[in-house]
Amino acid sequence: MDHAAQASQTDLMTITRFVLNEQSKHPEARGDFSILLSHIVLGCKFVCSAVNKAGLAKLIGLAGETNIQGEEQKKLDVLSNDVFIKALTSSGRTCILVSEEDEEAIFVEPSLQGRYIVVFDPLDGSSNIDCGVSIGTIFGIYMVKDKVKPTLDDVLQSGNAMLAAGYCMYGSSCMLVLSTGSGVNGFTLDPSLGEFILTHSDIKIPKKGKIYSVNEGNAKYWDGPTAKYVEKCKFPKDGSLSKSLRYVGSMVADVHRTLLYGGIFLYPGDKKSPNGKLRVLYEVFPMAFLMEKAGGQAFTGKQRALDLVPKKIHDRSPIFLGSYDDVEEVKALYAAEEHRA
Ligand SMILES: O=P(O)(O)OC[C@H]1O[C@](O)(COP(=O)(O)O)[C@@H](O)[C@@H]1O
Ligand SMILES: [Mg+2]
Ligand SMILES: [Mg+2]
Repeated sequence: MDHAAQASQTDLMTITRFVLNEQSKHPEARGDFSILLSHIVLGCKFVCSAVNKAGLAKLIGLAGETNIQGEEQKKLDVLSNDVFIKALTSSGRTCILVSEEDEEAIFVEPSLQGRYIVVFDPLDGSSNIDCGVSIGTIFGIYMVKDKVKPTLDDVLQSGNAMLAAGYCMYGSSCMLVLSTGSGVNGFTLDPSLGEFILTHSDIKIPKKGKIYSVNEGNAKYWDGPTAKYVEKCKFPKDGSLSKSLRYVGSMVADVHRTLLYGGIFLYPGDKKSPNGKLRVLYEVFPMAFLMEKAGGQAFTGKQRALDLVPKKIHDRSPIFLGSYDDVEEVKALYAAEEHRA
């Protein structure tokens, strides 16, 4: 067993040491990626602290602005967006940033430019802020093709080009879940130390789960395969037990539970919104990346989610992700529908 593996089994592994251990597996690495991750971690700690103090600091409430998706922005959305933009640009390792809260991609000024592109949802689940329910941050990292001339084409790549992805959940504890390409690891923030400590190493999603997670309020608009799948969850005909329904309404929290307990999370397209609600670059891709790295699947109703190539930075897509076998069932229902058509 090498030194890093031994250390991870015997003592506390901070996220910093974990990332440096990963870096040491790539002798050619110059540390840029580790520095970028450390700035993302800093952003997460900052937002976590703001979320914890939100009620006290009277941060809760509308900022009186509307974002480009036509949704009301909360003060915490604005704050989190500012925090991540500052943390990422000051890392000196990014060249393009795409945030849910900004209509246009942000091109980092040349003096601070690096090789990485970060796509992010600074505050996910914002409808849950006012009632103190778990919310989060989602991010994905790409590398630019030509550092001297970063263009939007570098951003509009398929999810297969993603190098790393993760989310931070601001819940009963603050947890950062990260994959840098091999395996998925979860770190819990010890608030007294201000350090993320490895608590969930090499997360694997159960092959099949007992929970489905969807906004059933949209059921009247669903297409045939989605409706059939949810019906199967509730009234299985093969003698298996019905699945339980859990739906927080924060993607980070719903996906986190799905990752740890197994099951499926669905935000389908429907008659009202054929492309669903969730955004490809900074919601669908990072979560699909993590699911696959943990042994699960992510499907759009038509194709493997990571094979999508967005045309615009805020494109949306239906998404079905989670345990391998559960997503397989959804895929079979969509394939049967296509066969009938
Ligand atoms: O309220 P709905 O329609 O079920 O939507 C819930 C979904 O919307 C989201 O809140 C959208 O994310 P934002 O809060 O970042 O806009 C997801 O977190 C969640 O999965
Ligand atoms: Mg979101
Ligand atoms: Mg958001």
